[in-house]
This record gives sequence, structure tokens and C-alpha cells, in this order.
Amino acid sequence: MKIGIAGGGAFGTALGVALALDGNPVYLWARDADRVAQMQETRKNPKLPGVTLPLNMSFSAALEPLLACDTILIAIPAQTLPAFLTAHADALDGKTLVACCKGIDLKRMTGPASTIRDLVPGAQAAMLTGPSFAADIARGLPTALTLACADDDLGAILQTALSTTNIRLYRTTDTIGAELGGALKNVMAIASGVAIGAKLGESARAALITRGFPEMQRLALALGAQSDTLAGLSGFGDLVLTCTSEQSRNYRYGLALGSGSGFDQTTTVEGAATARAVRQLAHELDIDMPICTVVADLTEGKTDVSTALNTLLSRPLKEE
Ligand SMILES: NC(=O)C1=CN([C@@H]2O[C@H](COP(=O)(O)OP(=O)(O)OC[C@H]3O[C@@H](n4cnc5c(N)ncnc54)[C@H](O)[C@@H]3O)[C@@H](O)[C@H]2O)C=CC1
Ligand SMILES: O=C(CO)COP(=O)(O)O
Repeated sequence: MKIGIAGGGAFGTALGVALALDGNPVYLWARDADRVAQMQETRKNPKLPGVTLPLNMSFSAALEPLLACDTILIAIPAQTLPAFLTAHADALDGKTLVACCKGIDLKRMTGPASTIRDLVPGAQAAMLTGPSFAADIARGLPTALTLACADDDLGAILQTALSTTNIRLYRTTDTIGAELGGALKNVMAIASGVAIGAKLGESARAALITRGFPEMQRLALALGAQSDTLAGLSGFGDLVLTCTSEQSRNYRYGLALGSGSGFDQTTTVEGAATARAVRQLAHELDIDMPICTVVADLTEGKTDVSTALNTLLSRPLKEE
């Protein structure tokens, strides 16, 4: 299998490092020619401090080497995925495209694997998702992730090919569950960060995580996901990781919102756009998604932390 990676950020590079150290030649495409030249010359990516890029990883800002690969891992922000797929739809036809991004597209209201299926119907769509910080993967620390592919035979091939000494892949055919778990947990991570940033305490965060999980399930099951997938690595596993670690950018963004401090707006924070997509989906499908809705309102400045808290705490009392 000839493996290409689209995206020269933290996650694409980290996956490339793990696969290359396992003996796979890896072709990484990044749109930024300066970043490509820097990685080629220094064997470093500033997004992964302290990590040396193996010699069997090659880099290009031209698409040809990437498009010569049969399997392409796509690690660019979820909101940029449709434009990438549309621009290269003909060349991507027939390839195996493994989405490594987490989010719901604001225009189409679909997760990454579904977006691939819609925009490049001749490609095989898969998802690689679950609890894993790029820095951990690149440093060789152990991780367990979900490989989701509707075609189970192809899923098994990908599971073997993309597992490495430090990435253990579990397989499912439930791409909807995998894409929604990864997208929704980022919204809950923002909420958790807000709670800690606003000094509401760790008990409040535990409540948000615990009540956030059935909220994730409500939407995901309504959209066709399987409950087991949500309870697995790509859902509950990633929810726990991202809601409890300052390594998470979504969580740190929530911390900034909660404490009223500044945040670098160039940072990739997938949960902000996804919260808005979820608010709209919840409205259209008439599904109760209170935490996601207040997160969407907070990110747009439509509410403040104390009003958001009151909104959540004044909801009718009910059975657990
Ligand atoms: N960093 C992490 O620990 C993990 C990230 N992910 C997911 O991976 C995806 C990418 O995140 P990171 O690599 O961490 O972000 P990043 O911010 O480190 O890198 C994003 C990269 O995408 C590139 N990019 C942005 N727009 C683009 C476009 N229109 N076309 C081509 N390239 C474009 C940027 O130049 C940058 O190199 C996100 O969906 C994230 O949720 C998943 C698991 C772990
Ligand atoms: O998805 C991640 C870990 O599994 C990374 O989270 P952030 O995008 O919040 O940094």
C-alpha cells in the first residue's frame, strides 16, 4: 500500500512519523511550500517540537506525489475538507480516502467520511479517529484508535496497514458513529474548558462530561450511528481525553472563553464550527442538545458564561 498524507499540521505529520518509523515510505503533501522546504531541510515540524522526521518521509507542496498514492490520509481541518475534495475530485476518484479530521461540515451538515462519499463517490471512504494527541503519537507513546470503514474487507486491510508499534487500531463498519463521536466530543471539550476556566469546579466538569455523553448519543443515534461506537474509543474515549487535558486545543479554547482571556484565533479549534452545525441539526431534527447549543451561542458571543450556566441549570428536572 502506498500511503500519502494530505496536511502538514500536527496530526498529519505525527501519523506520518508513526507510519514511517514502522517502515512505510510516507508521502506528505502540505499546501505551504515554506513549511515543506523547512521539513525537508531540518527534518522538523514546529508543530511537533522535539520530534525528528524519519528519512523515509518525503514532503511536497505539489500534489502529484500525493495523488500517486492509493491510500490517502486526510488531516486538514474539517471545514476545509469539502473544498479540498471538490478541487481534486477527479484525481481522487478510485482511491481510498481516510479522513483523519473531526468535525461536522457547516454547509453540508455531514461528518468527514460522509462528505467524502458525497463529493468523491468513486472513492472508498474511511475514518481514523479516537483519543490521541499528535504529540503523543509522534513521540511513540501508545495509543488506541478506531478505524471505521463501511466495507469491512477494506477496513481489515487498513487496520493492518495503518496499525504501528504505538498505534493500535480497532475496527468498525460504523463510519457515522465514528465521525460523529469525534466531532461532538470537541464541543463537549469546549464546554469543559469553559467550566474550569470560569472556576465552576471539577464537579461541574464531571457533570458536563456525563450529561454530554447522552447528548452526543441522542444526535448520533438519530443520524444512524450505533450506540456501541459512541461508547468506544472514537466517542467516549476521545470525550474523556479531550475534556480533561490542556493538550486539547478545544479545551484550551473553552478555558479562554470561561476565564475571559485571549486565544490565538489561528489555532485549529474544530468544536466551534461543529457546535453551530449541531445547533442547526438539533433544531431541524427537534433533538434536545442543550450543552452544544450553549457552546454555539458562547462561541458567537450570543450569550455569556453566567447566562449559559443559568440556561443549563434552570432546565426542568428529570430522570437520569
Ligand atoms: N492535533 C491533534 O492532536 C489531533 C488532530 N486531529 C484532527 O486533525 C485535523 C487537523 O488538525 P491538526 O493537524 O492538529 O491541525 P494543525 O492546525 O496543526 O494543522 C492543520 C494543517 O492543515 C492545513 N490546512 C488548513 N487549511 C487547509 C486547506 N484548505 N487545504 C490544505 N491544507 C490546509 C494547515 O496549513 C495546517 O498545516 C483536525 O480535524 C483535528 O481535529 C485528530 C486527532 C488528534
Ligand atoms: O482530537 C484530539 C485528541 O484526540 C485533539 O484534540 P484538539 O483538537 O482539541 O487538540
